[in-house]
Amino acid sequence: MDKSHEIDVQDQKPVRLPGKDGSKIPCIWPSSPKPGHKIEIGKQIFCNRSLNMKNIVAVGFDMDYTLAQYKPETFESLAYQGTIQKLVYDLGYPLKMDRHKYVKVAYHGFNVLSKEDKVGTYGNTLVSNSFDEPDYALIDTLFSLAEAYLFAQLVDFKDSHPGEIPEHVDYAHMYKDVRAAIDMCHRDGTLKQMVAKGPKRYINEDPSIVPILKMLRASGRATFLVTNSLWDYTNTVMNFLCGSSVVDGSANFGWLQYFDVVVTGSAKPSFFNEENRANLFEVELETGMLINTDNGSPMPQVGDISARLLPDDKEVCKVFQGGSVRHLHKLLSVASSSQVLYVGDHIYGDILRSKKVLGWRTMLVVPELEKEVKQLWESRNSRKELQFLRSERDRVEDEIHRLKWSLDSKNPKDVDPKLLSELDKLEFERERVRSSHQEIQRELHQRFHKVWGQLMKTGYQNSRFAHQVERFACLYTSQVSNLGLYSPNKYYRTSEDFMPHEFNIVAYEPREMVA
Ligand SMILES: Nc1nc2c(ncn2[C@@H]2O[C@H](COP(=O)(O)O)[C@@H](O)[C@H]2O)c(=O)[nH]1
Ligand SMILES: [Mg+2]
Repeated sequence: MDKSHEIDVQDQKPVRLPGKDGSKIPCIWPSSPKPGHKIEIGKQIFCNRSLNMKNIVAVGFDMDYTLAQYKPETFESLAYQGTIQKLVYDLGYPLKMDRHKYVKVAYHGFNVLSKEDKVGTYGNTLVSNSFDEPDYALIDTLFSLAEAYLFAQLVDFKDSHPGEIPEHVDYAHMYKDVRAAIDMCHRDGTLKQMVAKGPKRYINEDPSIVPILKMLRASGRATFLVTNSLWDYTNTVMNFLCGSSVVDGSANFGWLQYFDVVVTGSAKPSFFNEENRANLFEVELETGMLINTDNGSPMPQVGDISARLLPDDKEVCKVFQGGSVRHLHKLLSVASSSQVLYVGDHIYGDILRSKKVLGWRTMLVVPELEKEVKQLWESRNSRKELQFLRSERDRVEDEIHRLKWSLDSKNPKDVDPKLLSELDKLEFERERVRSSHQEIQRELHQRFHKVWGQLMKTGYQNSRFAHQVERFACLYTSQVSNLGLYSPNKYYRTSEDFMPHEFNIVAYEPREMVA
């Protein structure tokens, strides 16, 4: 890839900090910036809604698939294997199953649906269908990879082995079984115990997390963690990420120094509902025992209980379980929701609800984005060619309509044969343009992902996921560590909006240059 797609960032110059083991730590914003540094396109932070970091007083993080980037090839295969075990041994399945419902790309098992079947099943674009639960499953987190793949396999299996799955077990039934089995894998330790035994095998190490947390705190922001994982697992994962692993079998809580408040077992997205009256418990770190609190403040414990009453010490990060955003705002002394920036990976659970219901500022982590924008850059000529072909198609179609109109208004006897031959040529040209467009579009789609194409596009329109990202994520980027490439006081500004009448004038290069 050439360098011209990197952006000039006039006011920053990241430095490399030495890691504990002498290794280099990725770029982190320095205290004395020099101009001229360029941020690689795959690591940039993209802005849908302007956000001035100077107005942010607290920056919060989700843990799983945000701070902790799991390795899908090992972690999701653990979920896949665990789910098969449960389907086979607990539910008596002979083997292993998708249910995706894009109107433009649809599969039944591993077979692509014909256009007719697709319209028959999902309707055409004119038929309003919310494609929401419970009739559809939303595959919008990497945690769903295993279940989507298993469901596709089971659909294939049912179709190709009639009789081996009982009649009454239809596709919907199979999906419910897969969902239940995968849910159990997350709850009964199948996954978490394996991760705890060898986190390195399942989670990417990220030496920039600690410097980023330090940088945010040094810039005067409070930092917090809100995760649906429970304390024992959170402690294991955060120890691994912050490089302070367990010593002599005893837990190490050193990583807590980088946070002001930690909430585990938060039950997002309902955590974001201000009406939520869930109790907030303090977690005793050594035992994981839950202690009642009075809305986060220590409460005298009645009777002979072994839990230690933790002092109300503002200097020590406290760990809580449950509660709701009301508690969190109080603990962080946040006056207004718009002063909080929350970084998460789940468009619904982390981003949509916290933005829509609460008005938090949001940043979505989309790991696929790094490869996707690089691919986009490399495919820019194909994109321009497609734009050119679409405008050519319009031009030729207009010519055909003009000619047909003029032919229709004439007496057939008086028609000039040259006009008929011109019409033939134009129709031939339209077909040529149409098939070139289709071929380049297909090839472009497959360059991103053989089946699903570009994450943020369906054909040449934004995908449903992209639509949600645009509406609810103020910022989005490929990984949390990209925050370290920008000033903690950065003013993220959105790019200009374009209406269709402005595109050909200011958004794209003129047609003759594209061709
Ligand atoms: N019971 C289930 N738990 C699940 C499922 N998919 C993911 N998870 C767990 O949620 C948290 C996510 O934590 P966060 O830091 O992103 O808030 C993590 O512990 C996962 O194991 C599921 O299908 N069922
Ligand atoms: Mg998460």
